[in-house]
Amino acid sequence: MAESQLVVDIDANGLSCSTSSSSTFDSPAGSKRNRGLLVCFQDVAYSIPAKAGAKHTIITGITGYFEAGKMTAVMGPSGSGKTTFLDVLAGRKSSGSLSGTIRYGGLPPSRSLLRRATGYVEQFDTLVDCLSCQEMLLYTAQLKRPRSESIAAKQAAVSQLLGKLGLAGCASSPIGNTLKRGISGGQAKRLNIGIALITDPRVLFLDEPTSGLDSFTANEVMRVVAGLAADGTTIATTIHSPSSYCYGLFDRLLLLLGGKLVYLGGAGEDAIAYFTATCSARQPQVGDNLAEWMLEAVTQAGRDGSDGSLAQAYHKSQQYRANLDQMVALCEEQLQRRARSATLQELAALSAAEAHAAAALQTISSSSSSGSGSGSNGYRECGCDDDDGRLGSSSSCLDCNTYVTPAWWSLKVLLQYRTLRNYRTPMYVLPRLLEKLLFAAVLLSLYWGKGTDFSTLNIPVLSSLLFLMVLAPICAAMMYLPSIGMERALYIRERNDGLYRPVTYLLFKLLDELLMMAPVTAGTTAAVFFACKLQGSYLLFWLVQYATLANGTALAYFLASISPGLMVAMPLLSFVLIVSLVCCGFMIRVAAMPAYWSWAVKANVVHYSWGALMINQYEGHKQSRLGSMNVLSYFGFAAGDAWMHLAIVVGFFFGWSFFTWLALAYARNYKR
Ligand SMILES: Nc1ncnc2c1ncn2[C@@H]1O[C@H](COP(=O)(O)OP(=O)(O)OP(=O)(O)O)[C@@H](O)[C@H]1O
Repeated sequence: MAESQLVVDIDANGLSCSTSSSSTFDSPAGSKRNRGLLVCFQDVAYSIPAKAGAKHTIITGITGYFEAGKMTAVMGPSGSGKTTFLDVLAGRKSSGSLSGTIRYGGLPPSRSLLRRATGYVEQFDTLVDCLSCQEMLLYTAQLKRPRSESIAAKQAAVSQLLGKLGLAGCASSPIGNTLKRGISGGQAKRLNIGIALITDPRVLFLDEPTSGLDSFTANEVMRVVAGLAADGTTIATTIHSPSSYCYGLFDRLLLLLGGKLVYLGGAGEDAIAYFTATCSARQPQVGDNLAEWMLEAVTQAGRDGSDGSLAQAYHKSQQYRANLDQMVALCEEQLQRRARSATLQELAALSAAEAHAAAALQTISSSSSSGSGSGSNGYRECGCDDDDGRLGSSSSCLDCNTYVTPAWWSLKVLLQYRTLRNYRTPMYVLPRLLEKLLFAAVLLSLYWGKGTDFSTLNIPVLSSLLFLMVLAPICAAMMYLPSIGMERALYIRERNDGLYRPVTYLLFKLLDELLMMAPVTAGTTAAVFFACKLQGSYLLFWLVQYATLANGTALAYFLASISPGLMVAMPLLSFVLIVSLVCCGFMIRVAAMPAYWSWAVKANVVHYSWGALMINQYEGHKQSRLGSMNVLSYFGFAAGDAWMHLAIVVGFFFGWSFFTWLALAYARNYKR
């Protein structure tokens, strides 16, 4: 961006406005610009609905702060609420109820600020296994950094990040998966951190960044994280059983027990002094791992049921009062700096933002209930859709230094990086291609030249051929089912990162399958149509098969998205397919079915697909009869309706796609 514009920013000094002639992203990851944000939280509580309208409280009454440039370990026994706490602070909870106050740089955060200014490294790796490390970061950069930034600048930022994470040596190595070995676990973990760092975040949350790693690799990963804190980033990380070396990298410790805060303060001597005094813990011995020593003390207290008294002891302690004083001092310092640096115009804008902030605070403290979309759980929306992440003239929000990815751009990047890569991957292409080719070969060997025989004896032969032409594409749905199910964690993470919207992801998934299938089905249906000497329009014949395949894909995606897992989706899909095939009118003709099954004919895409092909074949051949009836009348179809049948099939596809979108956007499976 060459133009000089007003850039509004929240940084460690509070809210500031400046005139800039460069993009918000001009400085590469890790440069001096990377100043952390103070994160304050007061009386934060989170609960989920339990049986009989009750609530299950997971965390409660957590007050404290994460300081810029400091590394805080969030520790506690398993199930104490560490991940939930990070999710709440990072605005990643899309279900349940939360209350309390959360401030970033002194202001309640908007969802867009959280997406832009924070990075979140999830406990489990969520990577696109067919990409290389470099491609994975570039793909994320294309989706998360501004469109106006050149690809060369993004590549430079990615190269710098790869160097910083010690991944330069495996930049071109494929990520791989459990079946196809790629990078190591430690490299995958660092790559995950890289994804969170691609937008140069001010605050970095990490959930168990060392889980599953040997101690050497774990230390290596945590050294990288410590380097980020040294650059000024605010770091909060949950961690289980760190090595002594790793624990020594932390500045501060936040300890949770049973969802309550039992200590926040220095990670070293302060913590030892506090726990020996409060928990009657034994003095640590030479060679003791401090983290294990502390966890042992509080876990035992938790088992004895004294987690409440530990939390109470902390709230009455000198340490707690010191933390509150420090938090207030840091916030006041920010406010003073902000007031000193603001111009009159900025102050006017600032008061508008603070009014907005006050409203958001009210929302957050009134314990809002869930919803996955905008404005839920008390995080305000800044309403900025300025493509360059600058303060738009229509926006009164001061924290909208947020890049909002346009949907078409996200779709283009998804197709460019993932679909094109899939199309170059034999494991993706060959099964799909071979299935279609082999099926066409089987049909040719069975039905060669039979399409011109309109005798009564040949009617079952031709009807079965046309039935198979719709059976195969609808049953291919089984093949697509795992794709959306196995990608669920990746989709949830990328959606939470704000990389794309549910509709963009759905379009990408459908195009990913259907783009390649257009020429493939055009070829295989042409072979069957012409070699079997079928009658009517080839175009209709192909379009019906293609639209049926699209229906199978959309149906599979719908069932995968509403099911908790493949174990449920598989039997559900096979049941829907069996009912569709049995009730399409081929196996039992419609007139012979009990009336109470009529719905299964009307709501059955296979009925319309097969009907379209039957009409296409027989409408010009009225001499073809079964008993006293014309073949079309026998099966309940009318000549001339073939294109209308095709239109209905296309309508079904849009219907399934719409329901899939609803599930991807709102279903519980996609909430945290
Ligand atoms: N959406 C949810 N639905 C039901 N239970 C939940 C939900 N989220 C969290 N919990 C429960 O809340 C408790 C805390 O979970 P959380 O994952 O935050 O703990 P943790 O300290 O990170 O555990 P670990 O160290 O084992 O990862 C657990 O008992 C968990 O089962």
